[in-house]
Amino acid sequence: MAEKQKRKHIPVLPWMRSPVDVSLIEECPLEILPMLDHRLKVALQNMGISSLFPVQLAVWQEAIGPGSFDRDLCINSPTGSGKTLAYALPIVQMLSSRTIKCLRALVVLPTRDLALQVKEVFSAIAPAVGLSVGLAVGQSSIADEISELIKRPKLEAGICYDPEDVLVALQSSVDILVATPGRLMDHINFTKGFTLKHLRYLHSHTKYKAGYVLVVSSGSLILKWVIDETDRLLREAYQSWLPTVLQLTHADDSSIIFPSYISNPCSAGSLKTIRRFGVERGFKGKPYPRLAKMILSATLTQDPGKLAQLDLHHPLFLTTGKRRYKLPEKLESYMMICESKLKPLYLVALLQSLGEEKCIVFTSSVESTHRLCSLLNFFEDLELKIKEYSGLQRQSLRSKTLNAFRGGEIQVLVSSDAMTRGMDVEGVKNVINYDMPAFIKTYIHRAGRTARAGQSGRCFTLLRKDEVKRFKKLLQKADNDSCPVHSLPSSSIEFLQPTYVSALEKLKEKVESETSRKSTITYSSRAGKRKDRNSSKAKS
Ligand SMILES: Nc1ncnc2c1ncn2[C@@H]1O[C@H](COP(=O)(O)OP(=O)(O)OP(=O)(O)O)[C@@H](O)[C@H]1O
Repeated sequence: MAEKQKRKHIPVLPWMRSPVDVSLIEECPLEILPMLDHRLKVALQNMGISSLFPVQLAVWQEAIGPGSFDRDLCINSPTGSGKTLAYALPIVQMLSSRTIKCLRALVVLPTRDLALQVKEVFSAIAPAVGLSVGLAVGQSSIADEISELIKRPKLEAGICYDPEDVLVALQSSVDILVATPGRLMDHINFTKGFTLKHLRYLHSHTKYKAGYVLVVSSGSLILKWVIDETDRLLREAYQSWLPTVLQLTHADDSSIIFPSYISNPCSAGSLKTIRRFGVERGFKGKPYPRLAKMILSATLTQDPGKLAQLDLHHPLFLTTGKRRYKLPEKLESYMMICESKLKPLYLVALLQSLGEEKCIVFTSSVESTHRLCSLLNFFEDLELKIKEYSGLQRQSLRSKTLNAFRGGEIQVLVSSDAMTRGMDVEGVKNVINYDMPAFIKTYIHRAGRTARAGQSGRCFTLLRKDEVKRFKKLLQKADNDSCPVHSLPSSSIEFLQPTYVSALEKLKEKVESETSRKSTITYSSRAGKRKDRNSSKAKS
């Protein structure tokens, strides 16, 4: 049986069977990090960073160091281990030698809040080497976004310009773009002057071979694409943005035509060097310069079919430790066993015992997130600021809630799964699984909102008796399966009973009023449509 389990964990793909083990790598002080641009060192120090985490050093060695991005990188590294800077720093250093401003790095993330988070990391380091970072997430109007991303030539009054010439003169205002898939596709399809095509040309100017980064994620674009949160972005097809972008950045001999403004012959020379390298290293049949890819996740897929979509080039696998799934070093996991109908009481008692520590409570759906959050707010004894964060809400409300949680004005966030992948909020001490996660990947991403960057944290899972066996089996898939029972004094539960009864009453009223409001809205919108149809019939 154990043998069978073991065999099941051996990856199918041969290149995944002999990985670089990141757990054998030590943190590296910035002072001794080879080839680090001094300006970036200062920027990192201003962020409070004095050394690179192991995964960051491992990627640096492959991208900037002796590895020189000869191979695409697939990186499996625990939540909170610093994957964002692991791809952002090498990308920024590589682009720092650029001479012409042009879009050369594209980072795609599944949600706006994640995109804002990643943009902040790039914005903390990129300006130090003269690079600008843009954002395309739908936070502002498309017109405002376009004016941020595209530089228009200054036209003089009274002169008649050929529209074709004006179009050719449009240039990117940003070197690195952080985007969500929907807005990215809008710009690809409709924004004049927005192009991914120039990426490869411009990269031929840099002294590094691998010029393009596509960061997907949760990810970067160039002759390198960094793909973080890969499994999520691959699963959610997102308007087929990935094949579109891959196609637009695919180098092929016939497409390598230098724009007229590149008159320096050495640019072509460096491109040739890149191609020769490829041939020398035996990567025949691959177009050069190639799109180098970085793929990062805490639960990297090993599915050959999914990885095939990325068309990886001679990939190198970097992982942490021997097991496929690794939880953060300082995470403590606990089970809380209770009857189904008493779950809310256990949750309230637990929250009370945790005081004002920042907590995220996960539920299994957007509906139960809404109900649970309302119920908690009806417990008058619970003197905590509690808000919901879910896909049911408008984006602007979600971002407002997240900022308040970051700022400490909210102590408890009740959340559904989808919204929290990759989210980095300082000071989250506890994660509570109100509903048992169905998969180990879900447990890892939920629990990973705490115990980040080497800090300690706790994850509590509320379980019915009949769920315990299944939960223990699920945890065995991760390296740290120790999960003691956390108990609360029964008096603290009994004490809450009367408040619970009145909170349930209030919840019932709220649900009823929300349901009737919804049906009124649906009815009036249907009635409105019927009226429109009738009046247009009457007119005709
Ligand atoms: N070298 C470093 N020194 C100190 N703090 C760091 C360093 N690198 C990253 N951090 C901090 O660690 C935290 C986690 O980083 P990040 O969000 O990149 O993790 P992650 O591995 O992408 O996590 P997840 O898988 O959950 O997305 C962030 O708050 C970041 O500022």
